[in-house]
Amino acid sequence: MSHAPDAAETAARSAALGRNLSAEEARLLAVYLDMLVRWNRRMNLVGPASGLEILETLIQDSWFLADLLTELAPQPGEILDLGAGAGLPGIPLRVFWKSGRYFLVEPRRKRSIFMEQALAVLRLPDTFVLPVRMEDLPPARRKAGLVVSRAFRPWRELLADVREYLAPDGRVLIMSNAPRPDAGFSGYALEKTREYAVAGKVRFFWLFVRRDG
Ligand SMILES: C[S@@+](CC[C@H](N)C(=O)[O-])C[C@H]1O[C@@H](n2cnc3c(N)ncnc32)[C@H](O)[C@@H]1O
Repeated sequence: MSHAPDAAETAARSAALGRNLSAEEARLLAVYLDMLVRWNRRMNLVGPASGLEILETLIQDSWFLADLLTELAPQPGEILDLGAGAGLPGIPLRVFWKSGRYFLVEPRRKRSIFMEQALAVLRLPDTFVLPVRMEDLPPARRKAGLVVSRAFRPWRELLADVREYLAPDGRVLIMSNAPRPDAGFSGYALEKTREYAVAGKVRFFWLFVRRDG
């Protein structure tokens, strides 16, 4: 059933999942879930149809990611979220982590329009949609302090493809089901890994930092 929870239900369900939301976080997530569920009936944005299912399977990644990114020093200036689709992980991430200038990169017009509408309502700080393929990003957007993505490209391919979009010490965040990367990430150092659990399944973040020479 394609029901979307209101703010109170979003807060209660999140608390049951182990996350105590502020009233503003609950309000923003509920608005996003409501838009996602309504637009998802007419176009293919995300797999799960109900708001609670989306919260449990997709949004949780973003709050765990926010905790990791909050710890980074220095904080990245510009962030590219490649192949953002309906705004995952970026839109819920920005509810929790507001640092830097965040660019949601998505060439499919219906998806970028959805994100623009969502941002117009949510008013998240310094968060923008770029409705282009990453290969068409202008030079000014190719100095990211951090690249994030979800379900976009296999990680090795991603690391190779995004190198030219990074500032000299830029980082790349990978979301994985494996604890650690094995070899095969030349041009980067592994800065940290982090384990977390969603819906009973263990998942991992890998954070790479670009290294020259
Ligand atoms: C599998 S979806 C993942 C969407 C979202 N990150 C999520 O987790 O729900 C991959 C997205 O990448 C976008 N995409 C494909 N090629 C791209 C490119 N060259 N540059 C940027 N985005 C691209 C697609 O349009 C699609 O929305």
